[in-house]
Amino acid sequence: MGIADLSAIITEIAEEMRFAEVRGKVADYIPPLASVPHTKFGIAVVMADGSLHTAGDAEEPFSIQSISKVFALTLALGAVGDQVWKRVGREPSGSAFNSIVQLETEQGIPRNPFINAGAIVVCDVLLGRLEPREAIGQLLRFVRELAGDDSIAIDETVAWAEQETGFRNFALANYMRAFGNIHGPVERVLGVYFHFCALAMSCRQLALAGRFLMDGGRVGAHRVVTERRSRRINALMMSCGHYDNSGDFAFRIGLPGKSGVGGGILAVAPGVASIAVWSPGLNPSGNSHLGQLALERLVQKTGWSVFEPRG
Ligand SMILES: NC(=O)CC[C@H](N)C(=O)O
Repeated sequence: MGIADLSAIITEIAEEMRFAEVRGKVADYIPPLASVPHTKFGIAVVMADGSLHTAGDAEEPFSIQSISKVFALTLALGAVGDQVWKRVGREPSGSAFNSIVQLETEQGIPRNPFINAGAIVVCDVLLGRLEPREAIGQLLRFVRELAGDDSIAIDETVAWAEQETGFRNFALANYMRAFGNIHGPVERVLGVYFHFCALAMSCRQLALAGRFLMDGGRVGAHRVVTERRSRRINALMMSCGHYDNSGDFAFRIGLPGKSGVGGGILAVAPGVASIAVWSPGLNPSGNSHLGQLALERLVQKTGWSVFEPRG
């Protein structure tokens, strides 16, 4: 597919999404998310050859929320390797992102690193070697480096609001601490977790930051993770990236993807493209309604699903 074709495809998708009537429901648990207009829609695609294509509100930073769980996991794997898997599983949860139910029967071991409980354990892993400020700085430096953009920042208003309303996350962390699966003080661990959720990035920045997962762990000549690790992170995104909506995402779109309640989705077509979409209205599982629809249109038009026969 030519570059002109791809630009035409995403422009057409952005146009369709602009006029869509059903847009989902914007997250309203904190004011800085509740105030984001539901009319927003952005898409950015970075191809394996480095070309970048954008349409709609692709330059506007939004709260990436749970998409940060991908970058946090990557750092934790870099810090302690497969030791991570002693404390967090690799199975889809089939439950909501903030569910506590499985933790009791599964002795405080979260199902996967992409639900809240799992990401909180990942933050605790990072704090095994770092102070909270260092861990937050490390994540920020990491995404800036991946995207090649030093303007990426954490929205302190969001971090503070998460802290003020994060009763469930406190419950999850305390519960896991009771099982011995959180080692550090809960306030410190969650301080890091809330700051990770508060990372603000545009579709363009996010698609650029996802390049290493498109390219077998590399960005150009720079190796970020091994090929095996990149493959495994993609596998987890495919099976667990959309909470209890992950099966449907694989069915409809067929790409590794990770969503956040800010309405963003990072999706990866390995070897082909890194894609970010953003539309703040969510479906009942907390995933961007139009973001998923846009990705569905994109894979239909490009044949990028990983289940498409190759060659
Ligand atoms: N699904 C999400 O994006 C969840 C992030 C949200 N800040 C929370 O911890 O509840």
